[in-house]
Amino acid sequence: MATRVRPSSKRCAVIGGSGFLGRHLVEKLLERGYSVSVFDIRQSYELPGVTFHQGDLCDKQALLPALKDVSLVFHCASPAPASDDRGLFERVNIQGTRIVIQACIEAGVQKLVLTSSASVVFEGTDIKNGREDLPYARKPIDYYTETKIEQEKLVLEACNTERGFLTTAIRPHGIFGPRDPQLVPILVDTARRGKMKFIIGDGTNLVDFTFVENVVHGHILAAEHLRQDSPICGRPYHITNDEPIRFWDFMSEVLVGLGYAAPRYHLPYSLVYGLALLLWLLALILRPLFSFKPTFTPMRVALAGTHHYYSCDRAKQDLGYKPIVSLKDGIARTVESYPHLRQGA
Ligand SMILES: NC(=O)C1=CN([C@@H]2O[C@H](COP(=O)(O)OP(=O)(O)OC[C@H]3O[C@@H](n4cnc5c(N)ncnc54)[C@H](O)[C@@H]3O)[C@@H](O)[C@H]2O)C=CC1
Ligand SMILES: CC(C)CCC[C@@H](C)[C@H]1CC[C@H]2C3=C(CC[C@]12C)[C@@]1(C)CCC(=O)C[C@@H]1CC3
Repeated sequence: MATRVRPSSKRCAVIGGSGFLGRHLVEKLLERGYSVSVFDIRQSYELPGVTFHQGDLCDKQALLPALKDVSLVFHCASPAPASDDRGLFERVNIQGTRIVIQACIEAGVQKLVLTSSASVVFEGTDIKNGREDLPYARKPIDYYTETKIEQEKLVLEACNTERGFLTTAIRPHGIFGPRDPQLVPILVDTARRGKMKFIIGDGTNLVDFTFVENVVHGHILAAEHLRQDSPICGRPYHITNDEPIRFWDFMSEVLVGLGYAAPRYHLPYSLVYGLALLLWLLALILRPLFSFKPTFTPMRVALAGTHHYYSCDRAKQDLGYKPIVSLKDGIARTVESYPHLRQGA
């Protein structure tokens, strides 16, 4: 009689493993003795111990070989939030996640850890020490957030302890660190174009920025604590640095660290938000004629001018989570890692 080989608990797959967070996660998993299968639409590096599978996660047949003999899957693929392509977000984050779940079940995967986002509850108004029981945003600000909400619901609802398919979701916020293609590069580009002179609002709003290694740590703890009898099954977890900082102090520290001037002049929040909305509408109307991408999108302005920081008490209690890199060290390591983005480089 043929016996089904139980996948090794040290063999896992990272969907989106070529990306910023995905690659940091892969590196840590290797360090911890896992063998890793990466599935991504692009291959951005090579590493011993990693098998690459290139393909679109919406294609189940392409995905299945990457999940063979794998017991644990991390799903951290998504289109970049800066994209304004509703169809792409719906296809990848919603339909694609349905396919990821089906493929996991078909391949006999036991645990699925989704990278969600703390933004699933953000509607552009203040969130202070937000806990996981806040309702999902009723009016999400952008397509990214709208589809991250649906994605998280799909993964958490798929959790089935009786069938032995266990799922959880990590909600990080404002990930930063070496190789991030988003936060520091966009900030520096904006500064180089002379647009980082202004503080939106009074500049006192507190925000979470989370060093990438803390986010990785939260993912691995979640995976290793995910068992049939644990409270983690089917629940989301905030993972932050647990050190809320003024949004504009964080931006200034990074800018000054890289040799640029810190923003100084204040602009009223509602004025900038209104302008950003107008620009977004204009870009939408003019899209058939020509395309332009405003730097100050409504989402970015909302993030820059409101409080949004989250409690990670649930992760501390259920996962034993504690940040392993402080904000100060994280910022120093990040600044050091971008010599090519320094003023004058
Ligand atoms: N960067 C941040 O501040 C935050 C990110 N997140 C979430 O973390 C996850 C990782 O984000 P990052 O590493 O920052 O982004 P990233 O853009 O560096 O990585 C995403 C990866 O997904 C891959 N991908 C996209 N579409 C795909 C498809 N159809 N099939 C296969 N692979 C595909 C990309 O090629 C890329 O390698 C995402 O789910 C994002 O929503 C959540 C909170 C904050
Ligand atoms: C132009 C300036 C006002 C802002 C420059 C920095 C921004 C690019 C970043 C500041 C906060 C960041 C952030 C995200 C992307 C990059 C920023 C807007 C996310 C939207 C990424 C995806 C998420 O899930 C939530 C993040 C919140 C913070």
